[in-house]
Amino acid sequence: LCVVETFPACSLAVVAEQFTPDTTSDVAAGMLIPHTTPGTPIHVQKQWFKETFTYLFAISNSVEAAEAGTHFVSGWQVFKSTPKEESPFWSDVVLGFRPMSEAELQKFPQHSCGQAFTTLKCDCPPYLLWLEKRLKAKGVQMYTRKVANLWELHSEYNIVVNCAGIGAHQLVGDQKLFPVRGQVLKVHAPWVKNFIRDGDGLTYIYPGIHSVTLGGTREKESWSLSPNPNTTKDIFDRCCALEPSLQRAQDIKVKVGLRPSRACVRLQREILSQGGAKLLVVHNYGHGSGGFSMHRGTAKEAAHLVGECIAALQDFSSRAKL
Ligand SMILES: Cc1cc2nc3c(=O)[nH]c(=O)nc-3n(C[C@H](O)[C@H](O)[C@H](O)COP(=O)(O)OP(=O)(O)OC[C@H]3O[C@@H](n4cnc5c(N)ncnc54)[C@H](O)[C@@H]3O)c2cc1C
Ligand SMILES: O=C(O)CCC(=O)C(=O)O
Repeated sequence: LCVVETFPACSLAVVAEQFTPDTTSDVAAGMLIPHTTPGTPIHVQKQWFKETFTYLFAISNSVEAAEAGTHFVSGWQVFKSTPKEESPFWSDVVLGFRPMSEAELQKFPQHSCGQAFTTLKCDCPPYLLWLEKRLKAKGVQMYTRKVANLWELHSEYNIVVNCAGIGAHQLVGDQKLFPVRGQVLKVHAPWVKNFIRDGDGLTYIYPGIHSVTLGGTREKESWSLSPNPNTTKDIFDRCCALEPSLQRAQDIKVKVGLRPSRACVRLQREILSQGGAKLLVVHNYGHGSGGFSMHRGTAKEAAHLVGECIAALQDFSSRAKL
């Protein structure tokens, strides 16, 4: 969407093996709470988050908000012991970040300190459907197809933007990309209005428009997409310890997704060559736990790289004419 908005004269198609509701992004809680990755400078991670926050703020503050599934959500991040950093890098991007008061902490007898703030959240299938609708309105074609090799696309397209998530492990053989399996529960508990995140981010309660997401797990290098019933019980118990009213939650659905994890997002231009032919590629995958938190910022950077590819194509064709 960002590419087509930046270069409206381009003809664009989306080719994907799965669309919503069957992607990793559909499993996500969709909270805007960044994770720090070691391979990208903090000021860049902050810029990506800020751009994403600004973008979703505007949608959440517009008539589109309900259909887009985006909304403001306030709550608490609580800690059993004082965290290393007093304030995370994103504390001045979210709204009203402040230490929790002693009175607020009474809700969490097992925790000694915490932070209160307001952030944004995407309800994932509705947000993805809304993005699809905007793409279609711009004339973008959607094709359901598994791509085994990027060269398959060479005869039809000048530039390929690789947003394959964990699929990039196989598609481009990226050994630095690994899954971090996440199991979550989506439950009906409309009385839960505030988010609660246990400081290490393993246990969380994220209320959305249609359901509350209860998490979770972070299982490095596990490729299994099958829900584990013991894990379901463990997640439920951990969340009930934070929010006892969840004992009465209904309609519990279990979801599993593989976070496409890497030391840094691969946001890079590459020119593939084969027998004299060239294929221009922009990679934009490896968002790990931050696909929603960073998506607009990284998309803007990817669109900028597409602009460089367009300039390179013009350069190749003018040289070919000499
Ligand atoms: C349990 C869980 C909770 C999460 N919660 C949050 C959260 O609250 N906030 C947050 O910011 N992030 C969260 N995340 C992380 C977030 O879900 C990911 O970072 C994000 O979904 C990655 O998006 P993506 O578009 O790169 O990948 P995907 O959503 O997996 O999309 C990749 C697309 O590429 C297609 N594809 C892949 N390979 C091929 C191929 N060979 N040929 C054709 N198509 C292909 C797929 O079919 C799919 O359409 C969570 C993740 C999990 C698992
Ligand atoms: O970590 C969080 O609190 C948000 C959820 C998330 O990003 C995840 O489970 O990967």
